[in-house]
Amino acid sequence: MNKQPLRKVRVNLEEHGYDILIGEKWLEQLAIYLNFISNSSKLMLISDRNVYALAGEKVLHILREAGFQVHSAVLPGGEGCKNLTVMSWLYEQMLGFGLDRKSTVLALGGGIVGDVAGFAAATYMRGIGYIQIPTTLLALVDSSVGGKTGVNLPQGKNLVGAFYQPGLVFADLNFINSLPEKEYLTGLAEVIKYGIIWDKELFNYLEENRNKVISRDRSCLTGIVARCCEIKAEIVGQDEKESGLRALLNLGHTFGHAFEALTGYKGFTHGEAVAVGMIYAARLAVVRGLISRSQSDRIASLIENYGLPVSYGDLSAGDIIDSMYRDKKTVAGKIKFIVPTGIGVSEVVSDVAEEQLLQILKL
Ligand SMILES: NC(=O)c1ccc[n+]([C@@H]2O[C@H](COP(=O)([O-])OP(=O)(O)OC[C@H]3O[C@@H](n4cnc5c(N)ncnc54)[C@H](O)[C@@H]3O)[C@@H](O)[C@H]2O)c1
Ligand SMILES: O=C(O)C(=O)C[C@@H](O)[C@H](O)[C@H](O)COP(=O)(O)O
Ligand SMILES: [Zn+2]
Repeated sequence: MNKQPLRKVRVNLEEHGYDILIGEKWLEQLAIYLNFISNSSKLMLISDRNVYALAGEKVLHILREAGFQVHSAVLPGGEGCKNLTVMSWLYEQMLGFGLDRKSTVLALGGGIVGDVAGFAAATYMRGIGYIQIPTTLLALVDSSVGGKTGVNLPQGKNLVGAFYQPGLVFADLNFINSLPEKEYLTGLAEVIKYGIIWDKELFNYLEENRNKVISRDRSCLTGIVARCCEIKAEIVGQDEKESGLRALLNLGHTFGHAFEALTGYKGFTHGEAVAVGMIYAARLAVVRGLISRSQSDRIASLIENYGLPVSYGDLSAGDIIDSMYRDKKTVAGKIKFIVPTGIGVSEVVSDVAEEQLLQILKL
């Protein structure tokens, strides 16, 4: 049976535009949608241990049955493997399997696999094709789309990387079934982000349909994933390399990346750190007179009601500020923050004094 995607979202770019195909229980159809890749070119499936155990062999089988030559490389998984040591190991694997400039990488996994495999594709032999097959909610709604690839340094998140777009995002919502609760909530943090920065209706929907969303109701999830992909495609289509608008997708990340780095990438998942960061971004907006206290409280309540953390624990405010100076958005010593200016609207501010930061970090 040839199953069709439930939804299709196009990322319109001058060069390298691509489709996000969202389907359900349709992994078997993957090879059909790889028809733009020559059977003679080698494929490399990159995954992590958990996802490989879940679906790796199945994907290899599907592709081999369709005549592709495919090898696999399995990462240990977790934020701890998003680094240059793992990249270097991956290049060895790619060379060892004889990947050439016509080869294609398939990133089967969450945001970690997607970012690492995407960066490997961006840099191996100066760039080969790759495809995203997202398996976490976070990857479905955010990381598989838009072409941000890269790795962390001990000093900070994603400090080495490239903008490099995939040729296709092949999304199967069925992967959400096996996702642990913590990882599901992590993805919801980025979903909430879209509601705050861009889409008031999405925000209201999340407020009004908490139980359905939490219980992973399928039709509700299809709508959420498609809407988030549409928003991201719209933003990336207007500003692929983050010269302006795209920075809005970083709401909560200036704080969040600092929380992640300061806890050695072990204290928070990415989405959890972003959740806390969004609360602080909203507080910053309040002290700058950009939103009302009640709107900021509404944002914090939504985050809390979805079971996400609301505090950065016992980190020091001074260390957080020092870490934020290393954020990629910091230019000429000015840290940039994305702040909500209402529900569904946001802007960038970059003239925040340290005293103001200390004031809100101590709230
Ligand atoms: N490139 C971007 O635009 C972008 C956007 C957002 C986040 N990110 C990055 O994404 C990373 C976080 O991604 P993540 O939250 O997906 O984490 P992840 O990739 O580590 O996945 C979370 C955990 O879930 C497991 N898993 C994955 N799919 C599963 C499934 N279907 N069933 C059961 N277990 C499964 C993984 O093995 C892992 O243990 C961070 O490094 C973050 O910086 C990138
Ligand atoms: O795609 C984007 O643009 C984003 O900012 C999405 C974020 O959710 C994501 O975490 C991204 O990797 C952060 O970007 P960075 O440039 O701050 O590393
Ligand atoms: Zn993020």
